Amino acid sequence: MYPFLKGHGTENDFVLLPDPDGTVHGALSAERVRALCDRRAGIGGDGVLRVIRTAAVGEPGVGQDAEWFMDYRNADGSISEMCGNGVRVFGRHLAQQGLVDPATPVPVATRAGVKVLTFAGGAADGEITVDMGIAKVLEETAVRVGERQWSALHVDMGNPHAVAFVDDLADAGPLLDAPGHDPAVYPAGVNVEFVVRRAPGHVAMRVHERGSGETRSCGTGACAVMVATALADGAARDTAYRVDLPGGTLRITWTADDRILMTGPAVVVAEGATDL
Ligand SMILES: N[C@@H](CCC[C@H](N)C(=O)O)C(=O)O
Repeated sequence: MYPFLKGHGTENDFVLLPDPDGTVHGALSAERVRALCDRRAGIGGDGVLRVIRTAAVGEPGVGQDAEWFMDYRNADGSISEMCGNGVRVFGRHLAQQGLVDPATPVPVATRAGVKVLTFAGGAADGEITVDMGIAKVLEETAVRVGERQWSALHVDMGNPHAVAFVDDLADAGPLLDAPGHDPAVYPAGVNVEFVVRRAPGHVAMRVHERGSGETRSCGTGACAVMVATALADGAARDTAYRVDLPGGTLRITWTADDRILMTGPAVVVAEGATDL
């Protein structure tokens, strides 16, 4: 049996696998990730977060600038560079276990570089702000659902996003399949966000995540949406937006020095042991 925890950030939910020294799990196969994330036969989740020290990772490109590494997998077993909701849940777990000090900024290594977490009030249960780094705004492209097509902006938050403004969030339908996209723009697939404006500085979105399907929230997606909206509003940098998702609300700030900060909740709801 292996220890696990279950947590979520704005209802983007994860199975956490503590493996501090890399001795519990060895290589985490795609098959095991799928079994853990299965909502009927497994624990259920949009993804898996393996909690491992950088010193134990042994993966090219993972530096040792942070003590802890978020080894993130999508529910289908594929690897992604980064998960914005996941890194808050990861930080919550570390703080609650006394593995980091929430009174000081907490660096976490990811495949998209080191992200620094700040806990409100320096408390282990405080709301968490993540410095998500610099957004890369790339080309205009298009996404499709059935017969419908929308223009979309390619925003890279360490992982790839296509942000499409729609008239109504219902326009994309039930999103059972991945929206169509240009494989030349996104050779490794894409996370697709559909956005509507609610008020100045306030948007709402749905997301279809690469490797997980439609989810209740996506942190990197919310950042990509904020960047696309701020640019469309001519309000880029030194500005903040509220982003509503089916599973909750995130606050995204684009700082004067070009960094994207994401603030939101993170909760660990259960822990146990599994032989999956
Ligand atoms: N839900 C995440 C993003 C997870 C990775 C994504 N599905 C991908 O493949 O890039 C978030 O909160 O950012």
